[in-house]
Amino acid sequence: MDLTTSNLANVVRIPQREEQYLKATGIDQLLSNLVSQLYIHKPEDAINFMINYLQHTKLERNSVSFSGASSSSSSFSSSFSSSTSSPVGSSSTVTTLQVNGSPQSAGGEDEGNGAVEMEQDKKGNGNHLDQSGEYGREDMQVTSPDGGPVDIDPTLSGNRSLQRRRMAISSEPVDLSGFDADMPGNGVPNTPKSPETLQALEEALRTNVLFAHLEEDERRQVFDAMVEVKFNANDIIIQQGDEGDNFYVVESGECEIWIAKEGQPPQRVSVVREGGSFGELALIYGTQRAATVKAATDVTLWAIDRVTYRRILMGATIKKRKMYEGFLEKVPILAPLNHWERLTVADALEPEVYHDGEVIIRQGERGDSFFIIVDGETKVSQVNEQGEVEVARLYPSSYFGEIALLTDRPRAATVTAIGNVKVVKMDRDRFNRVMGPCEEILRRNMEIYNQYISTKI
Ligand SMILES: Nc1ncnc2c1ncn2[C@@H]1O[C@@H]2COP(=O)(O)O[C@H]2[C@H]1O
Repeated sequence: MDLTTSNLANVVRIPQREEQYLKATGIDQLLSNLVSQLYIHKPEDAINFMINYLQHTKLERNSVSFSGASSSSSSFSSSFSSSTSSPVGSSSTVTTLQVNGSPQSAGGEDEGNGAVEMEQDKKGNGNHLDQSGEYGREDMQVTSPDGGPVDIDPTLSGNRSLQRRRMAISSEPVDLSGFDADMPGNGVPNTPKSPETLQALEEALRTNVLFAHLEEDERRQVFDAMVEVKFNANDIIIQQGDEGDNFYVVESGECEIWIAKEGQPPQRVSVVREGGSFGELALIYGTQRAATVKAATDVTLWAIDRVTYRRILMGATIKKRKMYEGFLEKVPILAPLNHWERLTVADALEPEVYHDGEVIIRQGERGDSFFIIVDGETKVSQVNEQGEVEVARLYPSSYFGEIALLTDRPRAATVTAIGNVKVVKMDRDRFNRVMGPCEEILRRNMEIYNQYISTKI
């Protein structure tokens, strides 16, 4: 669905001079995006939809000024193949829609304080990927959120690095009076869903904790904005180096993440399965896509446009990642995970606090959660012929609860809080989804337990 002027020209015979004009002004890309949006949403009131779309684009453009790059720089289509173009999302700008002090600002993190990536960078510990595919910040300079331009030079890897360019993003607040982001068609997709589709959505999002704590209203807005998209095995869903348009949640199938470093063949770094998600980094940090995402099988995804992602989902993700990132680096069992995979563990965690003497899991019961101790101490005990016997003590960074999940047997032991204990937990689906690369070690360690604890219960 890549309607660039060159193919537009073939169809409607646009004279060369006019074609140049369309290109130079970015109208070609805008039209292409607009037509894409019409194809995707098929709105009943197409004219109103287009008006809203154009108004929204105008607002976005007002908030962004590129140096050295025209606003036509964004492309719907991946450079791999036109059949694998990103199907949703239309922004002709990569950067943030900033809404100062408004509930439409990006999540809870940055209220009244400009965009989140600026806030992150001020602290010097933002997360974005460097050429090694790991997170760093060396080349991203963001100045005051309430001051002058924000200068970002996103480090790229792979072939797109040749096209690296500097973007100056104005941090001027945007006047959004009169812009109701909730209004259907306001640049944000709004696709009515059948009850069956809503059911499928609920199911797909059940294992993704990101959606679990949304207010009813936010949930509705996210559901309204979601668009189902399908790819065939080997299609490119996201191309490293491209600009970010959508965030994706996997409904079915498997996607591979590939990273190309300069002068080296691309490396497969992760696999994302049902319930997992990807494509958040470019939307959060305004950087170009840090990796290529390829359909390993036929896949069905739910796409969420950039504006909705930033407005409703981004804040919680940033908050959680910031909260647990440092801690998870030190949890030995997570060592096999790469940095991004550890962040997805952070996404999947739910905190809980137990008080002295409280039983966290009980021997013989069915187990549905895996725990990591954040703070405090627990006692592990088993009942055998001699009665209850303490078999271990666990401290921060230790984990428990995995045996029942790995073996589908009842809890092998009771774990009790000694004093106040803070834990983070994830349920069975999330455990299966994000702990895959750790499974071998978890199983090996489980065998070691056999030396002092009966796992045969
Ligand atoms: N190791 C990794 N480095 C970078 N991105 C990754 C990695 N593993 C998975 N991804 C995902 O791949 C996505 C590519 O697009 P984004 O950069 O927007 O967001 C990226 C992440 O969601």
